[in-house]
Amino acid sequence: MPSLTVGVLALQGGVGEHTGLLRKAAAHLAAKFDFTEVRTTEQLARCDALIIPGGESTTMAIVARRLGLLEPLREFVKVDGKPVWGTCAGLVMLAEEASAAKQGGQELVGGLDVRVLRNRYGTQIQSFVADIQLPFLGEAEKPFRGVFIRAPVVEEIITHSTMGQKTAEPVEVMGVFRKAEAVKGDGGSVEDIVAVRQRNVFGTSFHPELTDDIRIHVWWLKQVLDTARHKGLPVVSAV
Ligand SMILES: NC(=O)CC[C@H](N)C(=O)O
Repeated sequence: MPSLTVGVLALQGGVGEHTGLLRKAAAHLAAKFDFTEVRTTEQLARCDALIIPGGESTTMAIVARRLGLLEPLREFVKVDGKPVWGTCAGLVMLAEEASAAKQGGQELVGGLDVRVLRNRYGTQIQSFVADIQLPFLGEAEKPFRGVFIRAPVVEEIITHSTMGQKTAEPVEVMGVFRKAEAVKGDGGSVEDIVAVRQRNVFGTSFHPELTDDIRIHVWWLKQVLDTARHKGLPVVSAV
């Protein structure tokens, strides 16, 4: 019997780090998963869920276009409605709109009715780590160490319809970063949206895969399992 297949888009960026944490997270769950790197449409078609890692969204889009993966990715997210999680550049890819995009524009996969602002906190050397409270992990849980590297934030939730009927499901804010506590001298808004979910699509500005904290990976794999059970897919128990 097949186990659930979870892919990590492996065109560029932090691929191995995600696969590593996924394996550790899966050891805490009572179901069997296969984790696989995705570079082709055939590999994508075998996946029940997908992570789009951090890296560089403009590069990722160019490579995805060359490999003929952009349309299949859009279908995976918007038509098949399979669970997808984007971290950092992955969040940019999953946004319907991006500001501070590459000159001449950049292609996106879309799926989240949000506009992201790329490189919200500046360049690579302005990277930082800050504690963020993520209520979906449990109110009593300790904060998550958010690793922000040229990170985007959600600057606006788009309320006009970009996806026809499907916009009926709202964008949920899953995490905010209160900069006043950690980033001094920043003239922007005090709270930035750094984690969102809409339907099957989840995105984070920061990089959980660059920590050894498996909590978000465990949480997301549970969402993948719930979706699979809901769709009637066979879920194989871990022995
Ligand atoms: N660490 C990252 O993934 C950075 C994302 C980058 N700023 C982009 O737009 O793609």
